[in-house]
Amino acid sequence: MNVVVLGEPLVEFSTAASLDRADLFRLSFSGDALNASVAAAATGASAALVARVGADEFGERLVRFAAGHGVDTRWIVTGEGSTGAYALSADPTGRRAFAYMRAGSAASRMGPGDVDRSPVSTAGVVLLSGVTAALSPSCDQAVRHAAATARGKVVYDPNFRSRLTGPEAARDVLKAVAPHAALVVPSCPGDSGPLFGTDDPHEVLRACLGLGARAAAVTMGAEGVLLGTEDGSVLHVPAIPAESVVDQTGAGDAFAGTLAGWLARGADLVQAVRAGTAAAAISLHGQGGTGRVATTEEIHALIGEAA
Ligand SMILES: O=C(O)C(=O)C[C@H](O)[C@H](O)CO
Repeated sequence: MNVVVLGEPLVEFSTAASLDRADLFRLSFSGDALNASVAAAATGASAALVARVGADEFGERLVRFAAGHGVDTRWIVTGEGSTGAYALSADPTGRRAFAYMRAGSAASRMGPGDVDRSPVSTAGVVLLSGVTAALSPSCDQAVRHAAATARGKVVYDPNFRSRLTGPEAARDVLKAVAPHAALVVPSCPGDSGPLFGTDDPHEVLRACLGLGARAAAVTMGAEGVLLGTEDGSVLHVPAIPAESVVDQTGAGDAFAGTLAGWLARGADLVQAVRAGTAAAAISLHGQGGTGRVATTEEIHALIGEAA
């Protein structure tokens, strides 16, 4: 029942004010891979993060933060380059702005060797993302290599970031990974326009399956998730309304990490997606990517199953 996530954990400086005016930031730790691995660990699955941090104070704190959330940090290597960081401005209206400080970071120097030194090939579920592939050519190779060598279920979150990559390169990674993927989790809108040229979730679903993914869960924010499998079945899973929204950052990662954890623990795809929607709703209550992590009890309570 184990999940392995590959990617860059980031130091996070967050504020509700605009980045060009804020002078007080909350320090925490985030990055799509860390957010997802924390969410996966919270499900009770064993969850490892394969990453690199720099030999600096923030790298050490970041590893302690991940371990404190139950993440297996044995494959977070301290290497050359700085620990990646970003500043985040987000408010309840959904407005978000990022400023990255990650070019040449320790994690951007990862490559296929990091995958070979990790438990990717034997993991029950391997969670990969387009953010990781977009960090550098060697990270792009690492993602493709991980998808090809994983013997468990590969879950791929395209997580398109125009500040890191372009549509063509992102599509290229998706095409390479999809044939190995048990599940692709594109957001619509978000990933859909740049990657598929449409914001119609049914078209996005068909496109993912057409690329060879065995299933796709198209996430549509408050509209829920459109889940389709290669056998032609399509199911709409409604979103769980959030009581209040502080910050949407990391909701998609909570969804992906939680569903990966549930899959690793033997849940079927529909149960795993339902659990993911609950975790995403709860994550909206916290500031930053890891400000609020759903417990399994909370997830069970929201999806109406006995804990
Ligand atoms: O955008 C990124 O690369 C990040 O990983 C920063 C945030 O934590 C992430 O976007 C949340 O999904």
